[in-house]
Amino acid sequence: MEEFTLSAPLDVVLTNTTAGNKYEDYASKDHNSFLLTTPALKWGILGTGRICNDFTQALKHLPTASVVACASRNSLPNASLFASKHNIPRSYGTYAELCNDEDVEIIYVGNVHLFRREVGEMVLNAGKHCLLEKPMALTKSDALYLSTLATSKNLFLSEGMWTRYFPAIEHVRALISDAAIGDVTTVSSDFHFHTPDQEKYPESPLYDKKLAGGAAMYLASYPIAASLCCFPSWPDKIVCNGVVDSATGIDTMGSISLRFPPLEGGDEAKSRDRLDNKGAGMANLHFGFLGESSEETTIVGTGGRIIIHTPAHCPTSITVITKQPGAKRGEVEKETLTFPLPITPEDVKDSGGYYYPNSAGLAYEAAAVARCVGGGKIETPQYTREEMVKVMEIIDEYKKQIGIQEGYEGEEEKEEGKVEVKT
Ligand SMILES: NC(=O)C1=CN([C@@H]2O[C@H](COP(=O)(O)OP(=O)(O)OC[C@H]3O[C@@H](n4cnc5c(N)ncnc54)[C@H](OP(=O)(O)O)[C@@H]3O)[C@@H](O)[C@H]2O)C=CC1
Ligand SMILES: O=C1OC[C@@H](O)[C@H](O)[C@H]1O
Repeated sequence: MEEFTLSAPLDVVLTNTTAGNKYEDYASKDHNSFLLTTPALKWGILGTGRICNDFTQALKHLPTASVVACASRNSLPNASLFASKHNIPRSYGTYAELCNDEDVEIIYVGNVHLFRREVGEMVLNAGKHCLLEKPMALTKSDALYLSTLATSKNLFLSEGMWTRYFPAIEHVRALISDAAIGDVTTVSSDFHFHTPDQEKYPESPLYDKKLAGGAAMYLASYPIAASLCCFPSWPDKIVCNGVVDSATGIDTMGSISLRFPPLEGGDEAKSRDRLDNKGAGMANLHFGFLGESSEETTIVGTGGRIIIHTPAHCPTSITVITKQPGAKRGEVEKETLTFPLPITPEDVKDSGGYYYPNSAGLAYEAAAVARCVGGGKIETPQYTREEMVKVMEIIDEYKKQIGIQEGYEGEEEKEEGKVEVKT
């Protein structure tokens, strides 16, 4: 198996191509070396749970990142404990105090889903850049609202779709855009794991409908996002199925089938003697809390396929299978590439390591965010605002089709994307 480190983060490539560099200029660089040269950024951590632990640990891979404060929603002792574990100078017993800390430049939000809009609004209105854990909102309407608010204030806002920043995924996207597997035709992606082994039923927020729990809210954005970046257009048809737990009202598993239309003008351009539907495609995506699935993504094209190996939401290896035009069925070449995670620093080990698999990879996301904020950008090219809003739109449609579309407790009707800017 070849160890592969020959791609660069998309935001770096784009920024430097305009300065005259080419993609190939990065070909000899170890992707992990980009972690060492990110612009300095001062982080605040909102929440003291497991992903906040992992994100804070991952920041220790970036020599120029500092966490200057953290907060718990209502417990100063919890925040102080988190701070002393990670050597963070200040801790607060409310989120508002963190937002008002003058030293903080960007806030990482890692609390339960229900409060995304409220917390996102608080962070942005305090003039801070913001990285919201997935899902970035409960609905498309909330996602648009937060995105519009951030834009109106010229602040960075993104959803923590960390998958997009893994070197393996950056490389897959470069392969797709180079047509290494021809035109993409289908994507399949799954993410199921037996959650009761880790999350006590029914107490955990994962099963709490009022806190916006459920399989789609926790897991669906990964397979959806995995498919969206493979096609040149947005899907024009969405067909969903799901299973709902009668005791809690949350969905325990679901499937989403997306159809992507042929490129505009594709029909006119289509020749009578050739079978092609350029741009047209399908994605079959599923996710759930019950089974132990392979958690793989397979991208199929007219000239081969790419398998993103498990765990596909934070991958370190891929297999590229290519077929020469005109070659016989099954006559293919196969290559497996690995993209090793950065080496865990001693201080991460000393403070208890990571909770979730491959969390060191959160450093790739943090580095891309720091580069984009440092470069005055309000989003990353790896995962645009438009795309994250589209993901929410698809999850909205899924909830509608399986009959769990009703709002969450305390939620009022909101007008799509409308922002009242507070100064
Ligand atoms: N990127 C990734 O790979 C992963 C992302 N996630 C996402 O991260 C988020 C948090 O997940 P995780 O860290 O596993 O969850 P945890 O339960 O470990 O932590 C969640 C935090 O939310 C707050 N919280 C918990 N229960 C409640 C409640 N009943 N009411 C109000 N607030 C509550 C607490 O904040 P406080 O400390 O302030 O009290 C708690 O620390 C979710 O959005 C999840 O989807 C989760 C796992 C992996
Ligand atoms: O975002 C996630 O990715 C990893 C899972 O283990 C976790 O439950 C989920 O929320």
